[in-house]
Amino acid sequence: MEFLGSQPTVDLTYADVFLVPRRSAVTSRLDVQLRPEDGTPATLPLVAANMNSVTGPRLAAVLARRGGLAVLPQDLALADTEAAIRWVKAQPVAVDSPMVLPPEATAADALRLIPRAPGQTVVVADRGADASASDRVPVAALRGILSAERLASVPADARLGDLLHGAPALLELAELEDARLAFDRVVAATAAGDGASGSDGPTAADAVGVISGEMLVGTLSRRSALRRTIYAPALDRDGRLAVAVAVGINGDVAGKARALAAAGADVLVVDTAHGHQESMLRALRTIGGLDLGLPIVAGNIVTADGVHDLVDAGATILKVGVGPGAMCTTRMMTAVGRPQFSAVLETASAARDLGAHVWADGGVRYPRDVALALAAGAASVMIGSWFAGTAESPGELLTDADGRQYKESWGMASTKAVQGRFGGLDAYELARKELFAEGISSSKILLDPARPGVEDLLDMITSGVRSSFTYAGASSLAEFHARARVGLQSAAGYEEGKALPVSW
Ligand SMILES: NC(=O)C1=CN([C@@H]2O[C@H](COP(=O)(O)OP(=O)(O)OC[C@H]3O[C@@H](n4cnc5c(N)ncnc54)[C@H](OP(=O)(O)O)[C@@H]3O)[C@@H](O)[C@H]2O)C=CC1
Ligand SMILES: Nc1nc2c(ncn2[C@@H]2O[C@H](COP(=O)(O)O)[C@@H](O)[C@H]2O)c(=O)[nH]1
Ligand SMILES: [K+]
Repeated sequence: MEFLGSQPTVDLTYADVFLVPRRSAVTSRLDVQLRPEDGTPATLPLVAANMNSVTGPRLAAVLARRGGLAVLPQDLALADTEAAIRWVKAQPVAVDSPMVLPPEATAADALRLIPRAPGQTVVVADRGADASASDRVPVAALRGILSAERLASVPADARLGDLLHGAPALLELAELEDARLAFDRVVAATAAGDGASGSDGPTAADAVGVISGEMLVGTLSRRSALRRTIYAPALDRDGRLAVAVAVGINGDVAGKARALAAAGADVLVVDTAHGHQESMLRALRTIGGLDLGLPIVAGNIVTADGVHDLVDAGATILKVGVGPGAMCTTRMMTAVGRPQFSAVLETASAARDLGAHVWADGGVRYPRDVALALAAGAASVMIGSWFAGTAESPGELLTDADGRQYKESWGMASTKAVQGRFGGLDAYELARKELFAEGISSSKILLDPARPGVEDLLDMITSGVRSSFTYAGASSLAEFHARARVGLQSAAGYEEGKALPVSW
């Protein structure tokens, strides 16, 4: 990356800078390769943050299916984390996980799980003898598939079983191997339902059920079929969806790291607020000594010194960012941190010299911020709050007084998170921990009605970033790092770039 003009002497954040277009030989945005090449199985440079309000197994599976990575938070009990990893690994790669409800459930029950948006569906199936294994559906138990649009058009207390008319469209998993042909098959199979899509078409949804032998494997909507032609999944050695897991720096670090690796974690993220501290270096050396053969991410840091020490202790990827996060009060509480663009620029350059990589963590609100983090040298970009406001994040889908759908989010260093994390301690120890809150405990993150799912956000972010690459004349991340030319702008310059929803 180079600056337009002389190298600035103050630290900068994303809003301070812009990318300058340059002569390009890349003729199509679809020719751009976004793979981070950081030693992880990711094929997209996007990571979901290890926050309880952001990453759970559902979001992790959806993100990995499109090539990103999600980091399960360190606050979960080990048994719950192991169960979450097992669940992700059991999900289908080529088709969507079915969202299964019994015929007695109501439209309101379904709309608490999925947003009212195209491509979102629920599968209606009779409960088996083992009601807990509800996402393992024998074809014989399958009653139908309902779209979110259809569910939103009926009374909230309508029973799903009463809304089904005719059998759902089904395709065999083996017929869908070729992504391009699969798209045509889904369109053909769902076309029969068009025009009757509210009521009695055979599908009443723009998705098909996908079966293998006697079992339902998942569903495939037209939109998912299209995405399969554009994205490549992030997979482990056995061809299952990949997932990362966070580990703290205190307690039995070795035991936890070993257990997570044995459970199938593909990347370990050793995470604490102040990553450049002795306890972190000790934890990294301990994990390094286990020879797990996994990429080890460590942070958070914002300096080249931090890079040297953490790489020396065994990290292969550095998590960079102190204070830019939307839930984060660290800068206002402590004055500590660093404007994120400069933090990424300095650490990425230091990491490159050591053969290591950087994940830019926090403060991303627009696709442009992702492009700028990559231009500064990041291999991947970590997103928290933005992904919290999606159907797939772990929180309950709530509706406010104006009818807008939202989810609650909170910081991992907030009083709420500290109470959850240290709830097992005695009252004195918990009270001492609560003194140091550095995050907000409750925030309302609205779902974008046009992009309510995490894949909708991926579509928007990756299309913006693909376009950034071609403006810079780059067809890969390495070329983008080399060719990006960055200028400084005033607050008025930043403001000029925004669209105007109403006239002036
Ligand atoms: N990126 C960011 O800007 C920040 C991110 N976070 C996130 O919040 C989560 C919780 O992290 P964390 O608060 O570190 O809790 P952890 O449970 O990871 O523990 C942190 C450990 O480091 C010690 N410590 C020493 N100095 C500090 C310091 N200045 N800040 C925090 N701990 C310190 C603590 O001891 P003692 O409690 O006795 O001081 C404790 O032993 C993590 O996911 C982290 O990434 C939190 C803050 C900032
Ligand atoms: N200082 C704090 N930082 C926090 C807290 N919870 C999370 N985080 C950091 O934010 C990023 C995500 O940033 P976002 O802008 O995308 O939301 C996350 O990965 C952490 O590094 C907190 O309570 N305090
Ligand atoms: K902040």
